[in-house]
Amino acid sequence: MATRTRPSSKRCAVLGGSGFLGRHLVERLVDRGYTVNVFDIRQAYELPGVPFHQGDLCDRQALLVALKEVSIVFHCASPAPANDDRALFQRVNIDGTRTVIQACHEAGVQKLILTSSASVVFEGTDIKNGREDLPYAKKPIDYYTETKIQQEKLVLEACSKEKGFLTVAIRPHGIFGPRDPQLVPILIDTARRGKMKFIIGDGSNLVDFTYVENVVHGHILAAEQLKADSPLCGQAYHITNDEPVRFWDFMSQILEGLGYSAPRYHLPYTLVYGIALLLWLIALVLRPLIRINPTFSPMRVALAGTHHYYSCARAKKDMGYQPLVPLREAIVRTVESYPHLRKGA
Ligand SMILES: NC(=O)C1=CN([C@@H]2O[C@H](COP(=O)(O)OP(=O)(O)OC[C@H]3O[C@@H](n4cnc5c(N)ncnc54)[C@H](OP(=O)(O)O)[C@@H]3O)[C@@H](O)[C@H]2O)C=CC1
Ligand SMILES: CC(C)CCC[C@@H](C)[C@H]1CC[C@H]2C3=C(CC[C@]12C)[C@@]1(C)CCC(=O)C[C@@H]1CC3
Repeated sequence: MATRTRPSSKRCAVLGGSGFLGRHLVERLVDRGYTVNVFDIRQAYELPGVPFHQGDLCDRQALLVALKEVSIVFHCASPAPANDDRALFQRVNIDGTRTVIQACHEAGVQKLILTSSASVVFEGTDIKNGREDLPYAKKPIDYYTETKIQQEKLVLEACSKEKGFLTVAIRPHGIFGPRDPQLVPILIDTARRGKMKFIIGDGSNLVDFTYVENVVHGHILAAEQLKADSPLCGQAYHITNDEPVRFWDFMSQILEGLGYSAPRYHLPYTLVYGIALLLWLIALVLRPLIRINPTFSPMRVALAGTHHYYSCARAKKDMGYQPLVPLREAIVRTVESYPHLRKGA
C-alpha cells in the first residue's frame, strides 16, 4: 500500500453536504476552523475555501478524491424519506454505505460519523422516552427506515480500535430549521391545499422535533470525543431538543406563525391510518402506469398520531451534549426564515 501523509485531525469531508443538515454542518465546521470537503450528488451552493466534489457515494473512485488526506468523515447523504423507490434506498443507503466504509479504509480516514435516525426503532406504535437499547424495528414502516437500520448496523460493526477506524451513529429525530425542504414546506403546501383541517387522533401525542443547529452540535461533539478509549466507539446516540412537544401543537405553532389556521377537528387514528394504507397499496399497484405520492402516507400518519420521543441521556453522559437552542427560540427562527411561505406571500 502507498505511504500516506497523516491527515490533520481538523480535516473532514461531509457526504451529503449539499443537503439540509449537511450544509448547516459544513457552515458550522468552517466556523470552528475545520478544513471541509463537500461531497454530494448535486452542488447546491458555493462557499469560499470549501472544495466541492460532485459524485455518487456508490462511486468509490469519486469518493476517494474527496477523502484524500481527510481524517473525519460525516456521512449524512440519503435519498429523501418520502421517496418510495426501494432499489434506490438499497443502492444508496446500504451498498453506498459499504462503499463509503471501504473508501474510508483506503484513504486512511480515522473517524466516521453517520447520521442515522431515531426512527430505526420506530414501528408505528408509541415510544416514550425511548433509549438507544430499544431493539431495531422488526417491521420497519417504510423502505427508508428499513435501509437506515442496515446502514447503521454496517457503520457500527465497522468500528475497529485495532485498525484505528472509529465509528459512531447519531440518531436525530424530526429535524427542522431554516432551509429544511421537508417539514415546513410540506406542512404549508398541505395547508394551502386545504388539507390541514384535521388532527389525527386526540392530539395529545408527544414527539421530538430537533432544531438543526442542535443536531449539528451533536455531530461535532461526537466527532471530537470519539477516541479509542471513549465510550462512543461503535455506539448510537439519540440527539433531540430534549423537549418533547405535542405533535399537533408544534404543527399549529408553525402554521399560525406563518399566518395559517391551526387544525381543529379530530379524526380517529385507526381510520386515517387504514385509509393511508389503502392509498399506499393502490399507489403500489398502479406504479407501472402512474406514480402517485399521497400526502398522508402510512409513515406520516403514524408519526402524526403516536407518541415517539427519545431520551438523550446517553449523549449527555458520554459527550456532554445539551441542546444549544431551546424549542421556543428554534420555532421563532424557523418561522422567520420562511417569508416566502407566509400566507399571502
Ligand atoms: N430530516 C430529518 O428530519 C431527519 C434526517 N435524518 C437523516 O439525516 C441525513 C440528512 O437528512 P436531510 O439533510 O434532511 O436530507 P437532504 O435530502 O436534505 O440531504 C441529503 C443529501 O444527500 C444527497 N444524496 C442523495 N443520494 C446521494 C448519493 N447517492 N450520493 C451523494 N449524495 C447523495 C442528496 O441529494 P438529492 O437531494 O439530490 O437527493 C442531498 O443533497 C439523512 O441521512 C437522513 O436520513 C435523520 C433523522 C431525521
Ligand atoms: C401533512 C402533515 C400531517 C405532516 C407534515 C409534516 C411532515 C412532513 C413531517 C412531520 C414529522 C416529520 C418527520 C420526518 C419527515 C417530515 C415529517 C414526516 C422524518 C420521517 C424524516 C426522516 C427521519 O429519519 C425521521 C423523521 C421523523 C419525523
